[in-house]
Amino acid sequence: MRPVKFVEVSNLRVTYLGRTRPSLEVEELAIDEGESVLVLGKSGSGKSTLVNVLNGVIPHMISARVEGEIRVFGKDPRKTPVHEMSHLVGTLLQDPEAQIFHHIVRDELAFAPENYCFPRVEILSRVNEASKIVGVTHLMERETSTLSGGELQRVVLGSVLTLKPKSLILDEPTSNIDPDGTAEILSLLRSFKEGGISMIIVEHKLERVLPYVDRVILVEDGRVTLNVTREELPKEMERLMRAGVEVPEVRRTVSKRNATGRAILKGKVKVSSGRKVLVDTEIEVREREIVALMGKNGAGKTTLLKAIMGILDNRYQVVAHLTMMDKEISKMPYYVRGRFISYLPQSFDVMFVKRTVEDEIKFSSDDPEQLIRLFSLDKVRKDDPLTLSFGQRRRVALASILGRRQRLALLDEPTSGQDWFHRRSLGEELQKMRENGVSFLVVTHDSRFVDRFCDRVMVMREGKIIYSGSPEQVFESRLVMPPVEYEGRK
Ligand SMILES: Nc1ncnc2c1ncn2[C@@H]1O[C@H](COP(=O)(O)OP(=O)(O)OP(=O)(O)O)[C@@H](O)[C@H]1O
Ligand SMILES: Nc1ncnc2c1ncn2[C@@H]1O[C@H](COP(=O)(O)OP(=O)(O)OP(=O)(O)O)[C@@H](O)[C@H]1O
Repeated sequence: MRPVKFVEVSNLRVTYLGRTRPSLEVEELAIDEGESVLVLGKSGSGKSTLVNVLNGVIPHMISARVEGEIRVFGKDPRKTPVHEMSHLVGTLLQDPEAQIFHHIVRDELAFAPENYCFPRVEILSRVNEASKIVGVTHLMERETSTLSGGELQRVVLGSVLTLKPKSLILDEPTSNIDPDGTAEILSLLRSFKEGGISMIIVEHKLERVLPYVDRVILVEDGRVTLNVTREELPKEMERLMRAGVEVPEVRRTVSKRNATGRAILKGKVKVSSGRKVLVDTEIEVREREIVALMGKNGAGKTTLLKAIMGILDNRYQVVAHLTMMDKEISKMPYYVRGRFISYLPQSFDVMFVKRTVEDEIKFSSDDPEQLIRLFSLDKVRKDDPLTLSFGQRRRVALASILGRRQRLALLDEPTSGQDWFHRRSLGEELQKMRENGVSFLVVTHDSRFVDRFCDRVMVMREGKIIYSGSPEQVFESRLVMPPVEYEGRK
């Protein structure tokens, strides 16, 4: 008998409900048991569609017509109940928030094994083991709604691991994770691989993940256009670059500023929740400056942005003394601050108010066409923002923020889940807007983006900004890991 493969697909065709054209067409694809495969491709190319067909999310949770043959460990995910599939394939979705069902972390982790009615001791030991693997033992009693983005991503991965699945599908597993955490996740990939777990990884950070995979697949415009072993990849680099995939590239000279302008935002912020102090820091952003706010998961970056914006709920106590262009803003309600500060939250789907991309962007901009072009949204302009790929959705949200042209924009992880092509266009756009007098405070873990486009970096640790300097200085200081190609450049 032929051994059962991890994945066998032929003549697959996926057409989302409400669309006439298929979003994915794959003639043949096979992945052996134990193999690990990296899926590359530009935003909107069909990567998530591919993995969601394999784990059954499509069509069980997202409606689409799925034609052709699909076998995952010999089973057709369309005909296999989700709870049976989840023993075969554990999935970490791109948007961790979509995968959280419980208020308390411990319950979230226990959820799957409880559903399978494992004995009590077994549940406990699985929960303990998984929480250790992903490093969340200190968060077990916390409310999931108070976790930082990176903490949330770890919890979701932990809950996937409690079922000890035969294979893993990881859609951007490191997108919200700080550089140290990314290294930890990557070493997890190594141990999964050694443990014989088959894996499909969707990830834009090609060179970081490459050591842990056997094969690389490129998806372009809904088709698999390249399927090569890791060893064969180097000769395809040109090709990948043309497809908009991030490959290590030589440094280009970009216009950076030594911002000496006057402060646009300045002051002190303290945020606590009960007795726990989450943020206690001074901050300054100058006129015409792109500042990156970096630091480990849970350092307090998002909390600081929310405090500046005035949108923390009553679980938090805020004491702030903040001026914007010498005007005290700390007592102003958020909608007044919104006149001169714009804000892109980490989870942005709640922002959408219109039914088409076009209307959404028109709603807040006087030059929607330019933004639609800039963020390559032309093909999806008539679509409902909520039906887009993750990267596309984030770009719609960004376009609607940037259309408003406030003096200061607070962007929480605008680059996560974006291919390099789109991160670069965003960087270039921010630099253009900076010339027109806008300042940016950008929370990000993306050191390549920072290296290329940011004027200054502030590093946050345990609620305090402990360092401020140029990207070069910060990388030298080793407070933040430099981009991979940085070493070779000096
Ligand atoms: N109500 C609360 N009670 C206790 N701790 C809280 C509460 N709300 C937030 N925290 C903690 O405050 C810390 C700061 O969270 P924040 O979201 O600002 O982090 P971050 O720096 O943006 O992280 P990430 O890079 O993961 O997005 C986190 O450890 C978070 O778990
Ligand atoms: N629920 C849906 N309904 C309709 N169309 C969808 C839906 N989800 C995705 N699409 C469309 O299918 C195409 C492929 O999307 P997919 O999410 O697979 O891309 P992706 O390569 O994962 O992108 P990203 O890197 O931005 O996450 C896109 O054009 C998208 O607009």
